[in-house]
Amino acid sequence: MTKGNDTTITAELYAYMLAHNPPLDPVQRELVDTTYARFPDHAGMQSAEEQAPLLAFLVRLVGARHVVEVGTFTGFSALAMAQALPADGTLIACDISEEWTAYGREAWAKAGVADRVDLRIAPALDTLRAMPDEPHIDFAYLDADKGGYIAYWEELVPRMRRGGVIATDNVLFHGGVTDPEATGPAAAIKEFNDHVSADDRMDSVLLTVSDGLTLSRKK
Ligand SMILES: C[S@@+](CC[C@H](N)C(=O)[O-])C[C@H]1O[C@@H](n2cnc3c(N)ncnc32)[C@H](O)[C@@H]1O
Repeated sequence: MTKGNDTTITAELYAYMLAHNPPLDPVQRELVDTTYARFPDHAGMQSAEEQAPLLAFLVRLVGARHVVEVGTFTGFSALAMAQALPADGTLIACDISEEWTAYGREAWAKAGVADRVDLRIAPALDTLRAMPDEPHIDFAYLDADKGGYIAYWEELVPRMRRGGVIATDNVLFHGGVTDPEATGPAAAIKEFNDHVSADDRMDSVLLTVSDGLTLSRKK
């Protein structure tokens, strides 16, 4: 028998968890609200509220100065990470949408961190491949098209410095990863999870945070 976690995350428990985490600041809250108002059909792509303080915590924990984000949308996760960086830190944010990331640009400016965010509008694979080859990235957040995850991982891992951390979002894909018949993004995530588990360049743990978050540390 496998000993597991028998805590069901009810709405009440979720609210309790949020109440015991650092609250979103006014710029973060406004960005979440604006995203849901402007893009109701896509707002579910935004990282969950508890991921903002978690990403900030991780950026500080690894003492990151060089951060890369793959998948920026309206800039919520980038905002949280940029705010956690030291003043001379940089976050390279990869996305293909000028329309969505424009909201990020506005929020980063409002929060006074626009000078830390280097937004690259291009397929993320091109942006990653153009980065210096040597290990220099302290922290990376992977949250873009699921079919690209393995290719992004393969560009990121050699560029991570020892002790650097990659956080990968949606690794449970709404439960789709346990479906033996999974197709599309769920199948891509299953393949990615197997790829990560077998990669001995990194120590990885898969956590049931939000839609599943894997933390991987470069050996
Ligand atoms: C899940 S959303 C990112 C959410 C964001 N991290 C947040 O917390 O708000 C995924 C993003 O990946 C972007 N994307 C999809 N394919 C891409 C590609 N080939 N290169 C770069 N970005 C891509 C989409 O435009 C979208 O904004």
